[in-house]
Amino acid sequence: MSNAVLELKNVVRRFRSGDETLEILSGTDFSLISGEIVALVAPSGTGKSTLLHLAGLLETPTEGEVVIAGQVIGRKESARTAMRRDEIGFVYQFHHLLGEFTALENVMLPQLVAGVSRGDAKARAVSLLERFGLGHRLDSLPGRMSGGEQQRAAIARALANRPRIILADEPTGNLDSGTSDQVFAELLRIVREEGAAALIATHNAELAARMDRTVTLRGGKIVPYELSPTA
Ligand SMILES: Nc1ncnc2c1ncn2[C@@H]1O[C@H](COP(=O)(O)OP(=O)(O)OP(=O)(O)O)[C@@H](O)[C@H]1O
Repeated sequence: MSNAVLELKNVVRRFRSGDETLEILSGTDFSLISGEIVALVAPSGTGKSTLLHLAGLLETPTEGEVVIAGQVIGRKESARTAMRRDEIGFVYQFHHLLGEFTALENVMLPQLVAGVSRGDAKARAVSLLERFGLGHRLDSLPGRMSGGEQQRAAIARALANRPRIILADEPTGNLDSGTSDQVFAELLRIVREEGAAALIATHNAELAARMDRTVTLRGGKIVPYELSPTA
């Protein structure tokens, strides 16, 4: 039996652009195994965000299947939303926090929506925010926080429901390198502690080297990343 938490099977994604059709993913396969952390390193424009959006059920493939925790994901929006809420934590390049809620509330909200009690949601949110160095920011609105603080709160929010799968699109791309290193180390520690799996797009080769394996996109397919002498 496979212990893959996320599988892409022969996934194709095309976009129409004027009269042209762009094929960004060309029948690719991929498996993310429970407990592993995979870096996705590929040049700009090759389809990293497209891939993460498909894996995160934010978009549907043109052809092929996305399988999460052994379940083939169809097109029904209610099922997709429930799966996204319960199993997936998505960290965007830009944070998307809700501006009218405090950092604490932003991290509590997904838990409340999933039916967690207020007390438990608060305890988890405080603990996550503290781990990301935001213990003094619990009651701050995102607009009063620095870009780095907002991004750290967004990472805490993505982890709030103990998702089995973390998908991150350049999660520390807009942080300075010292902060990025720390935040990244904490993110990896939590993912490992909770036995989750993660697929993390990054341009940073040093960060990628800390993960279990690295893949890239070539010709619309996910392939192992190998340093080539001509690269
Ligand atoms: N909704 C869309 N409609 C048309 N084309 C799109 C759409 N989304 C993405 N594309 C195209 O697909 C290609 C891949 O885009 P994508 O954002 O997945 O790349 P990326 O590898 O994440 O790039 P970057 O590292 O710069 O974020 C680009 O050429 C982009 O223009």
